[in-house]
Amino acid sequence: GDGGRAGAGTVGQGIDHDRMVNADAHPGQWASYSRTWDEQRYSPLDQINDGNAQDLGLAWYDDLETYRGVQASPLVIDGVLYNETIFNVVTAYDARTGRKLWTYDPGVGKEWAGLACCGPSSRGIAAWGDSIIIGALDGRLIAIDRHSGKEIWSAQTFDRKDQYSITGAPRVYDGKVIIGNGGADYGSRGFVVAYDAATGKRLWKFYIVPTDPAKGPDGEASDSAMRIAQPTWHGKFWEAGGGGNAWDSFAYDPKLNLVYIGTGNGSPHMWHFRSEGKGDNLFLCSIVAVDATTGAYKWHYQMVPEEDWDYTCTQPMVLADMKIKGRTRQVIMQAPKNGFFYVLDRGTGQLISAKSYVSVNTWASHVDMKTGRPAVLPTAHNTTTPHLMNPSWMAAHTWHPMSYSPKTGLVYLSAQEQAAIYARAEDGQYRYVKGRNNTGQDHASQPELRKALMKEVLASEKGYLLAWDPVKQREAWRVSYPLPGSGGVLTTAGNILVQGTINRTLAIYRADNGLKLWEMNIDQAPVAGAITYMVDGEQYIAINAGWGGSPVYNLNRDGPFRFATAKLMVFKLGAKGVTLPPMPPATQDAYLPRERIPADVAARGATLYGESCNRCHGDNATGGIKDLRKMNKEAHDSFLDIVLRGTRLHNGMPSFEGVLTEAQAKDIHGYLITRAQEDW
Ligand SMILES: O=C(O)c1cc(C(=O)O)c2c(n1)C(=O)C(=O)c1cc(C(=O)O)[nH]c1-2
Repeated sequence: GDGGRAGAGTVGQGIDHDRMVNADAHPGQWASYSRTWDEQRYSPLDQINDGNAQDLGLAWYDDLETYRGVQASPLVIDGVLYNETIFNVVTAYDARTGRKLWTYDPGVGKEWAGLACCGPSSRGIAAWGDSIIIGALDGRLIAIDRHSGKEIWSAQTFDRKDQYSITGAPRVYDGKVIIGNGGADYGSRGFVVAYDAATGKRLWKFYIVPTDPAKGPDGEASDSAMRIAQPTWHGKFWEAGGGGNAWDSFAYDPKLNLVYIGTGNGSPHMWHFRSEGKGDNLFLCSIVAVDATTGAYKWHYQMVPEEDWDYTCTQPMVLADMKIKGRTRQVIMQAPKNGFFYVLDRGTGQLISAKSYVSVNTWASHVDMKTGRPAVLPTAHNTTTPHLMNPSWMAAHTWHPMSYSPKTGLVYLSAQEQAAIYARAEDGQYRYVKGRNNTGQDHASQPELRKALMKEVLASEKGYLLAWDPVKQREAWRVSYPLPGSGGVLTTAGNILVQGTINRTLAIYRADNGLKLWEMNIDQAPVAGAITYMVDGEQYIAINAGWGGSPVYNLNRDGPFRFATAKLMVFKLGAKGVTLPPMPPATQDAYLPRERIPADVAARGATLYGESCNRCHGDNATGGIKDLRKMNKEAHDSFLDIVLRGTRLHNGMPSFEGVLTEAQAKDIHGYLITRAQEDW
């Protein structure tokens, strides 16, 4: 193995094709988001295993000093651990001891949090040669020297005037840096770009959705694909960008030389407003395969035609070779937001199988094997009457890393059943606003019906760790949790599975049967995926432990606000003596204003809340990163300063100046007071 040593004088050869393709010859390293280009998030290390996991202890930790969700997977190369926290600050540590070697802060403006629907998170960094590559929230790709932390090159991937942000981890495939962006919710046209990792030169660009045909071809790698996509769109869809943003997931097959792009939802969300309720709207919620060298279109498979629900197919894609009906197939697997588990041939995009992995699916009864299309239920498309969808925009499974163990043949993911109320606005009531969450939804009509539906939402919430057999397309086993919101998954050759849980623990299960081997209270519910590495003959498990983003549940929904700051935590066998600081006390100063709020104010506030606040603070103001029904007196008194003048920017709460007027912010405040009075 490459149990390299940290520190001076140990410059490695750098990450190259051989180190990635023959990653199992370097079991100690974790040099890409999911370790390998196939995104299996499986490690061949087995020193920590099903026979000794109970001896794990905390080896070291670092306080990341934020309450926001830290979503990154660290990298480990030659004994150095590289970690990224919110706003893309990267720190290099001695992977054995946690000693800090350097920190690089790209100086991302805190206001960029306003264009990240679910928080200023980053899911990680990439490595190539002797550099670390950052995809910054403000759209920069930045290469830094991994030995010194000094900048090598920087390139801006989108126009900073537009409604984009980067939250996903870049990948480097044979020297080409691949990155997409978020922004489908704010009015943007999704695209993916490739840059030369050595020089920062742009190589190709692939648009995911078409634009105004009067403009002619883009002159980009996606032109042939846009000829296929254009006839599937109607009306003036380009005004709100169209969306499709690839904000998280990629995979790469070096033999086929194909890059797989998982694409996102439409902008605005409502199909009726986006495309006159007509057409499949390619390539929303699809997997698109492109040539890695040129970016040219190769094939696509659309999971969600007629996208109408903020369903994304940006969820992790995992490549594996497996025996199906007697034949070894090269597959690509995905469990996107819509609740179906898909197995496709990754050479051709042909559907091999698809099965729902959640117990309720109000979207489609099945996927037709002849046409490859979902049998969408007649009740699924949105009308002006509020109805429940499950899965919802909060997803049956979202970006949380999925793992495939070639040893068990099973796929593991954090599954959830979390319904939401949908209704489209009346005709004439929706208008595109740059920078606002452009859903086209109505959040206020028929309040009595909504209250009844909300009860059903709360009664039906479920979260569980799901082990899925992709060949038989059926559940192997599950571990149920009291609520949605547990994290990503790692498996290893030691027959262990590592997951952060909503019970504020890190847990280890047997990968073959789900039996719990070890669990430790860590005062935090990690949403990120764990990694594992080996240095000097010792195996470690590392995870960023911080809770936030989607699912928009609240760790404190039924009590006062209480949780620990996010931490990078590292575990090994037999570690003793390192303990976490005591949990901060709960805040007890929630304040209930008594004023009566007129119904029309609350109704206007409800819609504005749905467009600008619910991604972080929960549908119906029932949770999220901070429960706004439990604001203290000071927050109520300074509400307009917080919302419009950015006085809590340092916490990651953006300013909505220019997006909301003062009157609109007051309506939102009125709505929140109503919600506090209802639920106090
Ligand atoms: O359409 C987009 O551009 C976009 C971006 C992001 C993001 O960048 O985090 C998310 C989503 N959509 C999304 O639909 C979603 O459910 C989601 C959850 C999270 C998260 O951080 O937990 N991000 C995003």
